[in-house]
Amino acid sequence: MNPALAELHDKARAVLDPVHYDFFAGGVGDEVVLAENEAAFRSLALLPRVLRGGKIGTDFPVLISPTAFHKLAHPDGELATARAADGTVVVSSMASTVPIADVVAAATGPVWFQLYVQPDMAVTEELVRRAERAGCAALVVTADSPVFGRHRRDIEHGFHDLPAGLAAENMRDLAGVAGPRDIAMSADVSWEHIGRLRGMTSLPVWVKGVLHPADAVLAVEHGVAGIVVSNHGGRQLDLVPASLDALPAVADAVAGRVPVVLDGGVRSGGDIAIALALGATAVGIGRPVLWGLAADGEAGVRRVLDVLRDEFLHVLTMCGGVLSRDMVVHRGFRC
Ligand SMILES: Cc1cc2nc3c(=O)[nH]c(=O)nc-3n(C[C@H](O)[C@H](O)[C@H](O)COP(=O)(O)O)c2cc1C
Ligand SMILES: CCCCC(=O)C(=O)O
Repeated sequence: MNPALAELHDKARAVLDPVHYDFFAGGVGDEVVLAENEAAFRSLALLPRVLRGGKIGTDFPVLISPTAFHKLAHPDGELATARAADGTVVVSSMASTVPIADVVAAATGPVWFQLYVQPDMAVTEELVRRAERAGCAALVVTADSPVFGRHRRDIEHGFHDLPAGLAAENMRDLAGVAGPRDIAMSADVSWEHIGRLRGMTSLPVWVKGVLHPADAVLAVEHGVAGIVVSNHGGRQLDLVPASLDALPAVADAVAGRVPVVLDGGVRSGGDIAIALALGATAVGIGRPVLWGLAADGEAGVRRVLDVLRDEFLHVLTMCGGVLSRDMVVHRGFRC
């Protein structure tokens, strides 16, 4: 992990209520996948190309992945995250503790709305309209959650409700129900719903939580604007591969037809470079943003992005400005 990010993590752990820290840090089951997401990057090495000359790009291929309940991390919550993004795409969780319209108003760059399709399609449609009215630039449908993951640490702490005064603000006053309603996860959600969403809105529709290449093909066939290869940061099923390990097959199946974002375990500029070399168009950052937010609010999130940007561009320059799959090898590999 980048040392500045490690420092923010340590500070976050020191200031957060331990129950909330565990909600952010934890994963499902034995947390095998949680650990593997980071370990997968460390098992790989880069073979740089040298003496290529020419100009190195300055694009920063990073999005802020959607994470719930930012006010548990800092009183400014999602507003601080949105301000800090400074042009980086913010994928705002449907379970945000600030309404989506306020998140968009605080951001200077694009905000995308993460959606759990609600089994009551009237509720889903109202959420889509809220995202549209707020000025969101895309919808990101999370597909890996037919049920909530069983997060061991939350179960041990008995943590299932937000403290008084905090709520999932996007869920307030929907389809005739006053006050916030619970977010439902449903195994009934199918590819057909992607079609219905596309019929409902002109916003681009992404799908997040794809691991199987056949699902990536289905996603393209259903007209998605992009795919997020993700195992939800090791929070849904503790039997899946590290998201990085699932990336190459998905990238091959998609074959450049839509962008492919990878999230899970990205903790340094070098990790971003490895993901890009293995076929990602960009990466999403989950927990490091929460650590920055908890440690130092807006400034902490800015620091996370600045550190990753600086380190990524440094690594990219070291690699001759190009990243391709032939440049990634397993550690211990002999030329
Ligand atoms: C505390 C927490 C809350 C999350 N909430 C959501 C959410 O509301 N919607 C969603 O699609 N993904 C959610 N995720 C998953 C993230 O979008 C992302 O896939 C994951 O955090 C990436 O892994 P990383 O934390 O290792 O960077 C959450 C993750 C964490 C850690
Ligand atoms: C309804 C909240 C969903 C949060 C989430 O997705 C997670 O904790 O991983």
